[in-house]
Amino acid sequence: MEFFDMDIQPTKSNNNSTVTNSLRSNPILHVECCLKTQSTAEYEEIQESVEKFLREFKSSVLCYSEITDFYDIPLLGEHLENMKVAEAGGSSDDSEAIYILDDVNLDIHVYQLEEDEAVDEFQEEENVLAANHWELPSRALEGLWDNLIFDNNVKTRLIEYVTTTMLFSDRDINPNIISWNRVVLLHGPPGTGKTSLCRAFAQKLAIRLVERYNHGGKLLEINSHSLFSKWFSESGKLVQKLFQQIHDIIDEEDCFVCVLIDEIESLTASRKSSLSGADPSDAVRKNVLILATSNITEAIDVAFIDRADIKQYIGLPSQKVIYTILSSCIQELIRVGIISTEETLLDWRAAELYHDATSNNHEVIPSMKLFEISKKCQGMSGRVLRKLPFLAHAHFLQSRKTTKLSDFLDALDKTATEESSSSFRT
Ligand SMILES: Nc1ncnc2c1ncn2[C@@H]1O[C@H](COP(=O)(O)OP(=O)(O)OP(=O)(O)O)[C@@H](O)[C@H]1O
Repeated sequence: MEFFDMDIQPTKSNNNSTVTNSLRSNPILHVECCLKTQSTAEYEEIQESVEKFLREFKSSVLCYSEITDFYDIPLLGEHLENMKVAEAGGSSDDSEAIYILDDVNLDIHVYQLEEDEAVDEFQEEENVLAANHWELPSRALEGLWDNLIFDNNVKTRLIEYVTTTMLFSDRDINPNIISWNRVVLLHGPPGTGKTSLCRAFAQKLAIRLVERYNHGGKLLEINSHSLFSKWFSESGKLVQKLFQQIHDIIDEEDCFVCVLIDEIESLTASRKSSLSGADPSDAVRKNVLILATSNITEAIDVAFIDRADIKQYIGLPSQKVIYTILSSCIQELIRVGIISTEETLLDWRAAELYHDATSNNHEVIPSMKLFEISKKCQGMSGRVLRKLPFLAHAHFLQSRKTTKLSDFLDALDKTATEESSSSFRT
């Protein structure tokens, strides 16, 4: 078997980022290794073998890339489902960096996915779906983190937040001197990926914290909309019961728990009338992180906003993000054979450089066509963008099982024009 230093497949979010990489070095590089479901291998044994493999056969790796040439190593080939290079600790934007392995410390995270879907938690008497609950890391959430694309370093910032939280807890910092609440609030327009980011973050943490918590991780997703709809906002009892359940889960096991409260505004607005003594942040213990989302920050209880350590605005995607999201959708259609093409799309940075350096022939080059479409899509949310390729096919290409890239881009362009003139687009 031959090993190539740079034989790495970019993951979905960074498909074409090979030309414009910069060389950097960094102290800690995270590598995530997913064990096959049936594997009973010891995590430490796999960690050692992965480290040995990387150090022996590679001199450098690309951040956010998948390593695929480990299958011939007996232990790894038998037990590993995949191996990914994730971000480097302490780096603010490393999406296209190459790391020299001699210059980094490797932090190898071995994990196994839970196959079960989310379990619904009903409030019996009222028969309302009050929460659902995932065992982490979950198969259903695999890949979500990589497919969420943001302009600023939101994802890195979240990871750094938890790293600091862990360090401060480990060092037993006196909370009366320095305080932090383990509460994160993501707010912004609908459909911009807030809920998905919370779920993906919980999954990420479960992978990273595998060695700290014997019973793994859980994500408890509270359906505040159904709980606090007009009718239920009368019922403080229901809320009390739900938070009692959260306390029970947190108390009973040595596990890491993320509590996701979507649309926190409905909760905090009714807090005064119905929640006496059952503030969600009461649930905050050492092993708990509260992740809250909101579409309208103004309506949120000021006391809650004050408690959030991170208040992160998630806005509508920029042209760069739009281009990257649409490009990832096109890659997926190429993967399944609906688009047939020999051409490759440039990554954003290369597309932007090309666009600025040339002034004609833009329409015939796929990346330039996509560049123009992404300009047209400004103002649309990530949710709308991820639907556009489907609508393009349904409206303009429905009879075709396979289509040329240029035809697909024409259809996408028409769909973008239609959507951008529609008033119902979030
Ligand atoms: N920045 C993004 N990158 C990739 N996909 C995105 C992005 N933003 C939204 N999406 C996609 O849009 C869909 C909706 O996202 P999500 O429900 O997380 O948004 P939200 O902000 O929580 O919306 P709401 O406030 O309406 O609940 C998801 O399938 C997600 O994959």
